[in-house]
Amino acid sequence: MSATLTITGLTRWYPATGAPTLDAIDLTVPAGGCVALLGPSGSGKSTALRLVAGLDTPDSGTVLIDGRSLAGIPPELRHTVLVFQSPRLFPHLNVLDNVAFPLLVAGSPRGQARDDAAQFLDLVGLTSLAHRRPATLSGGQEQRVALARALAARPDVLLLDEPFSALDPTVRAEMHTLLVELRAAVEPTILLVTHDQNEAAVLADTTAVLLDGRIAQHDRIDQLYARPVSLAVHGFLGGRNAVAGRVDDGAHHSRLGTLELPADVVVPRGPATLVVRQEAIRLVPTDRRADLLGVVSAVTARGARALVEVTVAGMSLTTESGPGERFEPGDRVGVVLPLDQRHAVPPATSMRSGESGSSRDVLRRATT
Ligand SMILES: Nc1ncnc2c1ncn2[C@@H]1O[C@H](COP(=O)(O)OP(=O)(O)OP(=O)(O)O)[C@@H](O)[C@H]1O
Repeated sequence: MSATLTITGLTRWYPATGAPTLDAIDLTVPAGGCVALLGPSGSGKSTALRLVAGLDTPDSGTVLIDGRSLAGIPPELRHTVLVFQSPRLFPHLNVLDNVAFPLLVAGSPRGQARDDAAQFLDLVGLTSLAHRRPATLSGGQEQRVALARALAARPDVLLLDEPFSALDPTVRAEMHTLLVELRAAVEPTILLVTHDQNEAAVLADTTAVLLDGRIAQHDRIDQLYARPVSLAVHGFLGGRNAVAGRVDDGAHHSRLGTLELPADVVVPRGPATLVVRQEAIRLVPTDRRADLLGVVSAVTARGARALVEVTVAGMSLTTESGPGERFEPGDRVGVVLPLDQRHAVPPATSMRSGESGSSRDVLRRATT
């Protein structure tokens, strides 16, 4: 039942806005794959889903399913199903009949539709609630029914618009587990809209970062963290360290000194910003081998871990302490920047060489 979704040059420009909401988006979701469209509020994520579902019309560009253009095809004939943040169940139908509804609409006899629906209810673990009305369900249960109903329609492409964002963290985690199981069992093609990078990491094969109506980068989430294409992507994903400098001979040169770059980081010689994720940096005693020496300037608790600010050569780097590690302001520390975690972004997205300031200042300037 799954198919390949291909989006090319998709553009939507609402008359009231000064710039396109979506600006020539290209995106492919392979059959049976799950791609997350991750972006801040207002970046155009829901607009993209609506265009695929046929609820809105692009100004240009195409949406193809298995190579067939959906231009001019109304929503109900596209073989796509959109699941929203609110489950939108039919209140007057019980759970089983909610799930059976798309099968009846497609022409299945009632008995057959209910038998089929029962199987999808079983998949989402709600067989025992088949005869309950939606009003008697919890938010998580309602969303399970919505997923069962969506899958029962056997769509070519399942479109999920922040489906779990209204649920509390525990239920959301359960829904993530469920969706992983559903993916394994039914292999739907999924385009998932989310602003939650952890959700993208758990659910999607790859993640497309949508910034200002454009796909800034589409890759595996670990690559987005370790090898962002720009400071904007690095900052959007919560990266805190960006150090202005220059790249020359495979190394980055800045106030921190000369730091070798991994061989796969190919940046032309010239101005470039070094980026290293805070969780990739290790702090060690000063008598151990380290790349830099610094002094802890602030420690902020973050659950089991803490954010540790370290001043190095007049610059502030943010790091994360590991479980059981304790640091106090004033501690002298060695700073290890593992070679494979170092990255540099090119000048189009970085500040001018020689400018100074804390790494956070650099990020702020680069992303505003
Ligand atoms: N029908 C419309 N008419 C005019 N502007 C619109 C319309 N639909 C969306 N927009 C504008 O397009 C931009 C993107 O909206 P969209 O809902 O796609 O963003 P989003 O990334 O899904 O945001 P959120 O995460 O907050 O839901 C917003 O500035 C919004 O106001």
